Amino acid sequence: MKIAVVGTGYVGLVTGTCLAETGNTVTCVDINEEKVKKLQSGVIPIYEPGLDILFNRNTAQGRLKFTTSLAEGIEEAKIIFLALPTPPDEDGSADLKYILGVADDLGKLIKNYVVVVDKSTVPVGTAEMVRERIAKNATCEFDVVSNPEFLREGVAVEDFMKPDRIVIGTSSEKAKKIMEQLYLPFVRQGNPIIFMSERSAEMTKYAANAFLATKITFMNEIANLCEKVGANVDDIRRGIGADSRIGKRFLFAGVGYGGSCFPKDVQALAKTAEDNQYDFKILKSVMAVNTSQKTKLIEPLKNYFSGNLKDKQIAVWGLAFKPYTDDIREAPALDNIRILLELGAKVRAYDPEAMNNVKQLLGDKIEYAESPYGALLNSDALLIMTEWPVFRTPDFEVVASLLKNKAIFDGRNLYEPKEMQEMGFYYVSIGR
Ligand SMILES: NC(=O)c1ccc[n+]([C@@H]2O[C@H](COP(=O)([O-])OP(=O)(O)OC[C@H]3O[C@@H](n4cnc5c(N)ncnc54)[C@H](O)[C@@H]3O)[C@@H](O)[C@H]2O)c1
Ligand SMILES: O=c1ccn([C@@H]2O[C@H](COP(=O)(O)OP(=O)(O)O[C@H]3O[C@H](CO)[C@@H](O)[C@H](O)[C@H]3O)[C@@H](O)[C@H]2O)c(=O)[nH]1
Repeated sequence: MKIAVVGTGYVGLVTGTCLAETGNTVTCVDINEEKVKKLQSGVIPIYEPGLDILFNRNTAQGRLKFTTSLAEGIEEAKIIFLALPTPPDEDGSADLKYILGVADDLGKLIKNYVVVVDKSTVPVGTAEMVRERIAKNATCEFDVVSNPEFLREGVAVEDFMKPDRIVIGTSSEKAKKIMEQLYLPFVRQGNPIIFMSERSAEMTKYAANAFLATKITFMNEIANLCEKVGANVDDIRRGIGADSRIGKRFLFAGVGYGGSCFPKDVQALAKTAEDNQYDFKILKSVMAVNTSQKTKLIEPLKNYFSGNLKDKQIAVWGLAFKPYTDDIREAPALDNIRILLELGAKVRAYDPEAMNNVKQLLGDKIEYAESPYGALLNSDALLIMTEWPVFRTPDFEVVASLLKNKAIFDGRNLYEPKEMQEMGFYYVSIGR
């Protein structure tokens, strides 16, 4: 099938590549000329494990192409995916200007029946708005379908190729058949398609992200209480995770959730509730708890240095919002670094993939090390923000010899408190 993907960011690139892998001919469109040039010359602009193999295979076989021209990209396409940004507007709602702008253009360009698919995370009612905007200019039939994406960065290829489920919102039988055919290779591997209305599909995406953000936040609150009552959140996680009704995943306490999705989507769902005169109390608490959780270790760090961090050098391990990505959007590390700098401290950081992105943002406001141990040189204490595997089993003798103080503030619970104590470290983690 001939497919167009408009927006070649994280989701567009993974969607386009994976759909080419299942035998479709895909053209990805992006207005960012530099990005398209890179992609055309075989350079993938994001770090995503495993994507390169599929990308190289499908570009070499001519099934995956890139262009800046919307008209060229959608030519003869049977399906047009919209994988465009939906960043928070000033009031927290999802900004639909990219999606609706492209919908206006599509109306003028489509010549034959086509299915337009919202892959972006969009508020309830967006499919109807997209339909109206296309219809204003269109001279042929078309359908608009909601097909939210559930992939996680770092395991995006696996999530796309082996999804827990594919959600398709449509009221059109014709579009339903086309989408079913597109996803047949996935269905044959046992991945279910769940059909529903456009509105329900849009809501499903927000409900999934808000639920997971709530699950994490609940564990962060349990962790905070554990600290007060002398319990260990790791034990609680194992204890409740063994109950299949609760499940083992997304129960890790830490320095809050970040990334390009949970923060903005929880906020957008709260705004939808507000716009519909519904007081969504849990979401408000989730946002408030997460904000304070992100910089929770600053207080104990300050206390360790008797309330004064001026001229102290803090080593920071991990800048990405989670491991296996170079994405720093809403990363807890950035909030902590901002406060440390405000308090007069110096920061020396290391991250396996995200340092270039941080350099673009912070420049020489902080120092960048070439290795985890390099970050410890002349540092007064270590702050851990991301659970990259390289941080999990360091040589603690080397750590102790490089740090000026044997003090570690661990936002990801990487080490055993008892062992750290036995080795003579001052060790603060979350909920233990
Ligand atoms: N990143 C994720 O893990 C993830 C997962 C599931 C869903 N989503 C949702 O998918 C959507 C896209 O997210 P993303 O992370 O891929 O965004 P992104 O910001 O990485 O990429 C968006 C791309 O769209 C391009 N673009 C902007 N306007 C354009 C236009 N008029 N024509 C063509 N291209 C245009 C940009 O240049 C950019 O390359 C969002 O709604 C997001 O919430 C993201
Ligand atoms: O037990 C956990 C699990 C995750 N996190 C944090 O939660 C955030 C989000 O993690 P994750 O969900 O793995 O990353 P994303 O790539 O942002 O993926 C989420 O957001 C995407 C965009 O909507 C969805 O498609 C995915 O299904 C959804 O998991 C990160 O800061 C993690 O550190 C925790 O603190 N504890």
